[in-house]
Amino acid sequence: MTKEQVIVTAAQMRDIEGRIFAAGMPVAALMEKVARLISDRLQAMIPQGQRVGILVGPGHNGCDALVVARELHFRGDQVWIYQPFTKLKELTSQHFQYAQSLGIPCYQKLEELPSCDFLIDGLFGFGLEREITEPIASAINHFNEWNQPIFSIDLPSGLHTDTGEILGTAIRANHTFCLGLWKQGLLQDQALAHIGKAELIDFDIPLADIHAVLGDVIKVKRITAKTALATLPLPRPPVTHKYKEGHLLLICGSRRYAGGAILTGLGARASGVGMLSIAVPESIKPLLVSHLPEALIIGCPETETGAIAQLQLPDNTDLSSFSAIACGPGLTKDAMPIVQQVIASPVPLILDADALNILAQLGTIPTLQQRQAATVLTPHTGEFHRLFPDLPYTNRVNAVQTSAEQTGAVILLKGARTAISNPQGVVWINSESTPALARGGSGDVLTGLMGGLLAQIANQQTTIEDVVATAAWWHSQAGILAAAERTELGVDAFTLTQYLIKVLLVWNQP
Ligand SMILES: NC(=O)C1=CN([C@@H]2O[C@H](COP(=O)(O)OP(=O)(O)OC[C@H]3O[C@@H](n4cnc5c(N)ncnc54)[C@H](O)[C@@H]3O)[C@@H](O)[C@H]2O)[C@@H](O)CC1
Ligand SMILES: [K+]
Repeated sequence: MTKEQVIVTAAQMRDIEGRIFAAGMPVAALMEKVARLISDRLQAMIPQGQRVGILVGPGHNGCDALVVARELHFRGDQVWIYQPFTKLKELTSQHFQYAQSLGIPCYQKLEELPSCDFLIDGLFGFGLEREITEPIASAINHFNEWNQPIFSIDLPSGLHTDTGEILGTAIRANHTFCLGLWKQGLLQDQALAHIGKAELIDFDIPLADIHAVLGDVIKVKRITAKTALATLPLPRPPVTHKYKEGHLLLICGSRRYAGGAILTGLGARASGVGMLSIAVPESIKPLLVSHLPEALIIGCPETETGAIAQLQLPDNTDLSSFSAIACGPGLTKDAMPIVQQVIASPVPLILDADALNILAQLGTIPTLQQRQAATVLTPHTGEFHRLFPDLPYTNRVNAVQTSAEQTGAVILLKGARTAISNPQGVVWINSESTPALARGGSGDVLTGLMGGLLAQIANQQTTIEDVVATAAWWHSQAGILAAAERTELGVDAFTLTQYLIKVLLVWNQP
């Protein structure tokens, strides 16, 4: 476990901080250390001699900002301070007094503020506990309208540390220096527009204190490149054969949605899976053969509407002969019997797209209780609401945790920051992605990729949730790479499939 992986709530951060202070670290010394680290980063990013406005709140977030103000002042920047509060915490008050003694201009009224080139936001950190009211709310809105880059300390002031909700209003930062450990709110979709680029400032929190507060098993963690790459089936053993490298059955497509089946197949292809079988309605079989010549395409009898009516596997094959099954993209809702059949099978199973809508119709929780093998559900927000209409959703991390606990499945809740939970409530968050992936077909690629990985890893020690997290990371990294080369508009789902292998080349370079 690395600190980059850990995600905490405000209460957990406060407990960790409390242990450090109780062990003898002076509060003021920690403040100096943290603020010096922030100053160093700022000095690397802001040219010397700039006009810098520092927004100071009443607590220790404001205290950080005051130490930064002092450091920038001494290196020759033209610093001013906006501090509109009447009551400050003691240490904050001392630093404010010292800043004034240095002759740094301090203002309480918005109207008096001179212009500046950069703003540093130290109004509130994880101590924000209620909605921001006037006059601070107006001040924040005002700063958001200035067109100066804003650097937020710990988190943009106004965001709820755990849920990422906007408490009245919030600073829209260009850059956020998250202090010590990642705060959960920074990894929630609703906060993203306020965070800008986020970076972790590591101030040497002892691992023992993290474990003392969070336990041995960290319950909410970030997916990192290191953890994702460690789960990939690379390198392959020198002696192997195609069936040893997994046999994936994809069940997807309809006359209406043939493209979804192709994209799912291309995603699976990139996973390197040993054998790929794809069950589709008979009428689209030739199309699939032409796109995926290496796959065994199984043409199935179809309904009048062009959905798969019945799974017709080759002789001597039944569902239990596959290492994993992925079912759903492009199926249409007419394929209900097929979904029921795969749910009854004893094989690791991914359900996506129409299979999720069918599952919702069947009744999510009672239906999944029949499952003997592992199940993965990959809903987007709309599908999640259909699957779990009664679950509160303000906190996506809690929502995905509860859904996994209730169903015994691994749930991947799609979003700008995809969250994955196993049935024990351990959550992985994919912390890097790109809006370029918000496009039809992108989810089909993920399902195929994940299915292919699951099939290869099904017999090994790796847990299903590690596979799911790795697939999510790989998929979004491909999006990031493709967007860097082709812009965020250039990442159609087919193009995305072409970038999956490139991700491995980039990340495996020494
Ligand atoms: N946890 C740690 O290990 C460290 C924390 N530091 C800093 O300390 C911060 C937390 O400090 P605090 O606990 O003092 O909290 P904050 O500085 O986030 O703010 C708390 C203060 O704001 C007031 N307040 C809360 N909500 C308000 C609202 N809606 N309107 C007006 N006032 C409101 C509170 O009464 C309190 O005085 C972190 O975010 C970080 O910046 C770092 O400097 C040092 C290391
Ligand atoms: K802040």
